[in-house]
Amino acid sequence: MAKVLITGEIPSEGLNLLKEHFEVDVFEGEKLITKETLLARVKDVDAIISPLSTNIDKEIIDNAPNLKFIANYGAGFNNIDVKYAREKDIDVTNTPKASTNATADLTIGILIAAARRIPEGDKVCRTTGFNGWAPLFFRGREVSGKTIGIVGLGEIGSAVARRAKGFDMNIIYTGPNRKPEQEAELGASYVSLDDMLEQADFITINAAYSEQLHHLFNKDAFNKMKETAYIINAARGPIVDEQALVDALKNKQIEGAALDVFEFEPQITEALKSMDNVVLTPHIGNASFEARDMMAEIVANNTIKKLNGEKPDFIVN
Ligand SMILES: NC(=O)c1ccc[n+]([C@@H]2O[C@H](COP(=O)([O-])OP(=O)(O)OC[C@H]3O[C@@H](n4cnc5c(N)ncnc54)[C@H](O)[C@@H]3O)[C@@H](O)[C@H]2O)c1
Repeated sequence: MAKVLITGEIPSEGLNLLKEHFEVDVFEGEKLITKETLLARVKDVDAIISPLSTNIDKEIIDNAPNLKFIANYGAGFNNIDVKYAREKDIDVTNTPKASTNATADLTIGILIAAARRIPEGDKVCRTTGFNGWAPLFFRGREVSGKTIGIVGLGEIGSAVARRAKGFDMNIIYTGPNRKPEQEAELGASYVSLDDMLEQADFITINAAYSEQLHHLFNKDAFNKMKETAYIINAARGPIVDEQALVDALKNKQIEGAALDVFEFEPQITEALKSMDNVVLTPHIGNASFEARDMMAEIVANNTIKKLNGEKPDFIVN
C-alpha cells in the first residue's frame, strides 16, 4: 500500500478520503514539524501533503527516494523547491481558487479594520472605556470614493477588486502583465508601481511571491506613498521590509497598516505590536471552514489521482 505523509493536521474531509486508499502518517504536533522529524518521516513515503508552513527543500526531497508527488495545502508554494522536484520527476500541486473568497474577505476586512480603527476601538471598550460620543473622537478614514491599489490582480486580487467596487472605490493595479478582462469587468486601470505609490489611498499586496518581490515595499516605496495611505499585506511577509514599515509609521510617512503575513513568520517585529494604527492577524487569510475543507478535498483527490497513475490537477512545476 502506498504511503502518504501529511506534515500537519488537515480537515477530516480530506483525511478520511486518503485513509480509504493509503497508509497515512499524520504529523500531529502542536508546533510545526521540525526539519529533523521531517527528514526521518519522509524516508519511505510515496507522497507528501504539506501545509505551506512546511519547507520542502532539496535535502528533504533527496531523503525520500520513493517520492512521486507533493500536494501543497495552500495557494502559494514558495515553501517548496519546485524546480528541484521537477528534476526528480516529482509533480507538485497547489490548491488554487479554494482560498480566493476567504482571503479577499480578510483583505478587505483588515483594510477597513485599520482605516476605521476597529481593533483599537475594541481595545478601548475593554480597557479604559470612553466618555461617550463626541464629534472629534476616534475618527478614521472612509473607503468609499478612495483609490485602492492592488499589487497582483490574480484570483485573490480580482476578488478584492470586486469587493472594492462594491464600496465605490477606484481600482488601480500593477503586476507583470495587463489583464484586459479584469479591466473590462472591474473598471480597473493598469499603472506602474511608482504611480500606484503616489495615487493610492490603500495599497493591498495580493501577488504570488518570487525573489523579485522581496522588499518591494521598502524605505523608498513608503517615501513615495501618501501620508494618509494604508498598506495591507495578505500575500507573503518578505514583500514588505518590516523595519522600513515601522520607520514609515513612526515618521508618519503613511497612516496605517494591516498585515496577515510577516517577514520573519511566525515571528512578528516587536515594534508593530505596540502600534495602534497597525492591525495584525496570524496568517488566517483562508482560515474559513469552507476554504480549508475545499483545500483538504483537493489535496486528497489529487494524491489519489497521482498514485493511481492519473494526472493530478493544478501542477505548478
Ligand atoms: N494570507 C493568506 O492566508 C493567503 C491565502 C491564500 C493565498 N495567499 C497568497 O496570495 C497569493 C496570490 O494568490 P492567488 O490565488 O491570487 O494567485 P494567482 O496566481 O491567481 O495570482 C497571483 C498574481 O500575482 C501576480 N504577480 C506575479 N509576480 C508579480 C509581481 N512581480 N508584481 C506584481 N504582481 C505579480 C501575477 O500576475 C498574478 O496575477 C498566493 O501566491 C499566496 O502567497 C495568502
